[in-house]
Amino acid sequence: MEKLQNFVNGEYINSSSNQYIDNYEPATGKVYSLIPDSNAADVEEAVKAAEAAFPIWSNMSKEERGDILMKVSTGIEKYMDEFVAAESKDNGKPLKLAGHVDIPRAVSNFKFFATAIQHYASESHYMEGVGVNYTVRKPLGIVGCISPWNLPLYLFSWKIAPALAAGNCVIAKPSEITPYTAFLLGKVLKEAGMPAGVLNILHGYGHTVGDAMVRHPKIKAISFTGGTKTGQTIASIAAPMFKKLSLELGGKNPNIIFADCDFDEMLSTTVRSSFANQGQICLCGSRIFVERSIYDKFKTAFVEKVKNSKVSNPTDPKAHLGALVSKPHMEKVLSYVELAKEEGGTVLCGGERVMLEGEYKDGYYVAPTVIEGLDYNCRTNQEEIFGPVVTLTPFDTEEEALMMANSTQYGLSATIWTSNLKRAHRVADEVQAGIVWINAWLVRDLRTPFGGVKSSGVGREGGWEALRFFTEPKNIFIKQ
Ligand SMILES: NC(=O)C1=CN([C@@H]2O[C@H](COP(=O)(O)OP(=O)(O)OC[C@H]3O[C@@H](n4cnc5c(N)ncnc54)[C@H](O)[C@@H]3O)[C@@H](O)[C@H]2O)C=CC1
Ligand SMILES: O=C(O)/C=C/C=C(\O)C(=O)O
Repeated sequence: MEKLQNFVNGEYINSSSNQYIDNYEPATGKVYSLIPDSNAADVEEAVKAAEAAFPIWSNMSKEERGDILMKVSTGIEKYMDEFVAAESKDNGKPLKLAGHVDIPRAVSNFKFFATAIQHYASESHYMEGVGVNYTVRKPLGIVGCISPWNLPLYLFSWKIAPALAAGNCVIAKPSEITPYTAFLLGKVLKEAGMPAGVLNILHGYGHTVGDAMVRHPKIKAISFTGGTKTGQTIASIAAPMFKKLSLELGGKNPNIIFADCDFDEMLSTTVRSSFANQGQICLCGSRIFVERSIYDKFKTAFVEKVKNSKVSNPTDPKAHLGALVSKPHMEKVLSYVELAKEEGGTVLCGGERVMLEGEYKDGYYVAPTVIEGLDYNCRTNQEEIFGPVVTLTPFDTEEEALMMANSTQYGLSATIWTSNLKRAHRVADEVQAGIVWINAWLVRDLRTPFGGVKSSGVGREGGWEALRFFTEPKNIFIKQ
């Protein structure tokens, strides 16, 4: 069976532990490769490599760094088919989705930050008759990037690209559940001429190698995307060490639908915002609030469309939904359907595991599930499920919709459907979220601040925000 390796100091190497973790293919439920079970000694080795590389990388001009990042971007494009197939196999997502969304976005992430850094200027503040302050921004040194399993290379590169563009050396850990495309990235880095030690990729569990990264005193910042509980653990270790922290955590996003919206556009986008990537995107709108006058019309049309969504093996070009990422995750999602029933909900469609045939019979497939009749305040409507499960709740007034939308501990994103411009602005202003889409969902501009409020995180990624995070400002005053 194939054994994956870490990528340290410009070379593929084994973990010093010589232990491996099974890597499952969600579509079949079978182990298909082995991942290094890395540990603190591997982090130490990666830190040494990064320390040696830092003076070289940080002293390169931003044009030189940008050129190498651009080559990483085109390198991923060169191996597009291999990356797409690997992402789909590792994660269970439809091949089509990996090919249209995941890998192209990883290409864009490197391209975007390769060029963004060329335009990144620091501020100056002139004090009339007194002097001038100018602010320089230096890379932090060695930084840690820890990413999740839902959008593996997409989110891995979303962190690494700005960190590298800003002149840092990076120790990066993909999720142990979806390590494969991060593993493949090593060969692209070599071909792009990335100096050894600049980007080091370690595989393994969060509580071992991830924890060792967070605790390492020479890793100056941690950029993390994943569950809110993990974010809390990381913050509790890193904050007393005064590390910079960027935490992009869970969501329980409201999708607020007013009667005056463009119904057809809203309907097709709402199917996508509910079930794209099997509902495993932190931005999915899992709580759908519908103005009462169109509630029944919406319910009928939505459930019909959802029932027509095809759950199939990821290589099926007609698949709308593939497999969930792991057996424990599938069990967690299904347990929430049971909870919803106990809490008085009615399952309008889905609600069960889908059993495919042949080689896919043990895969982790769940039917897209729509539930109604729940209190906005119950656990099903308050806790992150992170799967293909949405709830429908009617509302009578804008105030009621906002009260329910804002009732969770989360505040990542929100979607509002209305043709009333004043209301759109008003609701967008009042809804507690870091990202709001009006009459749209997941339209992304990589320049915009990305992140959440409340328990959805700390800090922002994207554009200048990411470059600010990965640099330390120093203000210098010079007397006139
Ligand atoms: N982007 C998001 O909002 C995501 C949210 N989740 C939510 O979190 C729940 C749990 O999923 P998990 O796979 O367990 O996510 P997780 O938060 O445990 O994993 C994310 C990353 O953090 C690492 N990690 C875990 N514990 C760590 C620690 N103590 N120190 C350093 N790194 C650590 C993992 O190895 C992985 O690379 C999901 O059911 C979902 O609700 C999960 C993935 C992404
Ligand atoms: O940057 C994006 O476009 C999407 C990011 C999504 C996540 O962070 C997530 O699902 O965890």
